[in-house]
Amino acid sequence: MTATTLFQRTSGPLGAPTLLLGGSLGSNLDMWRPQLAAFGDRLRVVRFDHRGHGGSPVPPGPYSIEDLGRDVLALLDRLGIERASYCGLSLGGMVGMWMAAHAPGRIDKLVLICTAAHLPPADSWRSRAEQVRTGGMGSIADAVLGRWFTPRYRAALPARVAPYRAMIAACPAEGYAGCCEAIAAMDQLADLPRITAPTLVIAGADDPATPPEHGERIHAGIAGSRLVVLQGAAHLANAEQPDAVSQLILDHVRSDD
Ligand SMILES: O=C(O)CC1=CCC(=O)O1
Repeated sequence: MTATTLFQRTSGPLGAPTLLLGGSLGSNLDMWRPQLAAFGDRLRVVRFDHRGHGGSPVPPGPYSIEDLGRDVLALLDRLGIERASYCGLSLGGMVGMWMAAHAPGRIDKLVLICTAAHLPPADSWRSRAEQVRTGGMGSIADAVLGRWFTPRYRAALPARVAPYRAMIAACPAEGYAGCCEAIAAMDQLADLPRITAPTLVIAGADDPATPPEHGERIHAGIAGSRLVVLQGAAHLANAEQPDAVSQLILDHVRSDD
């Protein structure tokens, strides 16, 4: 299977620790904007769009988590990066688990936010894929937004939430559907014990998409990992609790373990 050449943006000083940022299903690399000021000159940040998302090409689905992971390995090769830390939220975390289990030499520290190693029922992901292929992204945008942010945050800060709805609506339907099919076919629970990278798992206490039980299962499967459950956060915890998430990531990536 040929890797897809991913769209990416790199920022931060050469020589600082490198951190890859992989986003959620239906997002693009702008979802990490809430972290950029905090990472500033402390990290060299490589944000990328998964295949079928944002500025990356949209090959016809279905995809697999392995396909997405191999795309990121090819991105590292293209950028001349042998080894980097990796932080992924949701789909991005699924890709991070695959990379840490199958290419451990490439991953330094690992941060897994609001994600799952296995997210049944598969049929619901296949139905969602069919829905966007027939009805377009607009047909699911409000429902997705309802999982990304708590009702309280949506009501209090509608102007902050609006760009995320536009982000979901702009995601290519075939790319979104291909990634839904990757999640449908995924079960990485048995691979978790292979992960040796120092791992921080962050869950959102109010995340309806990947509730904290998923973070607990990942934490139980990865020896030496740490689990933080954030209050006042739904699925896009990095946007709803930006300061807390940025600090947790920075402390973990820059620690000496
Ligand atoms: O259900 C959603 O839209 C949230 C989600 C689950 C996996 C992912 O990447 O996003």
